[in-house]
Amino acid sequence: MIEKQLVGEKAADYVKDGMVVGLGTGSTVYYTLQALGKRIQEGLAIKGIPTSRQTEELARQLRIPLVSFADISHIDLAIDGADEIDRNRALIKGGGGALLREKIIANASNELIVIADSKKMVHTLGVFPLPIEVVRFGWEMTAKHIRDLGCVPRLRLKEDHTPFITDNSNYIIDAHFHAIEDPHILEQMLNSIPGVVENGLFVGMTDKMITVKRGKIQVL
Ligand SMILES: O=C[C@H](O)[C@H](O)[C@H](O)COP(=O)(O)O
Repeated sequence: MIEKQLVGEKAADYVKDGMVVGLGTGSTVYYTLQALGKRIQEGLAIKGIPTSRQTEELARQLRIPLVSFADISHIDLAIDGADEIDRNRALIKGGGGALLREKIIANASNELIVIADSKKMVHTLGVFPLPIEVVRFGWEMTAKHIRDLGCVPRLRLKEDHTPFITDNSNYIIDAHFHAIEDPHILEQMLNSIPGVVENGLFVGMTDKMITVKRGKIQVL
């Protein structure tokens, strides 16, 4: 079994009857959703709140009942992937462009379980370019302010070379910092730039991490 499947399926074990569950985005959470879909067919009663249109679509296919924020008072548990995880469990997220909804849902959840294969574990964040969601208006100026923080910013493009548009109708700038020594400070600095909607640094949010070490599942 591939590592993503191992950790994705393991995370589904933490979902209990009656929970409102934040459903993350990406190829690792894909396996969590498959496992949840199966358990729901067997009688598990949960409600899911998706972090992206892609996850919403998959959850519907798997007959996972969905709710919106208007219908709930809290989220019990969110399960999501990551692009990089450092030694303090700070994360870079947003490789799939879903970081804004992911952060809103992680922040609203009583618990966040992060699932990741062993390749995502790093000492210092930053080899993976940091995704930053920005409004389209004046994005060139916003990118200049981001560059002033010491990175090379690139507008994310699709295969057809047109800009990638998020579920919230914004652009993504991928910022190559190479080494992010203080993710907390950088998160704050980026979010204080007018035009930045949110960035993919998730600091102090991880409650549980499920990964693989030497072929074995590790729950940290
Ligand atoms: O926007 C995407 C999300 O932050 C994903 O959780 C992250 O990119 C990890 O995705 P994957 O599990 O496909 O590596």
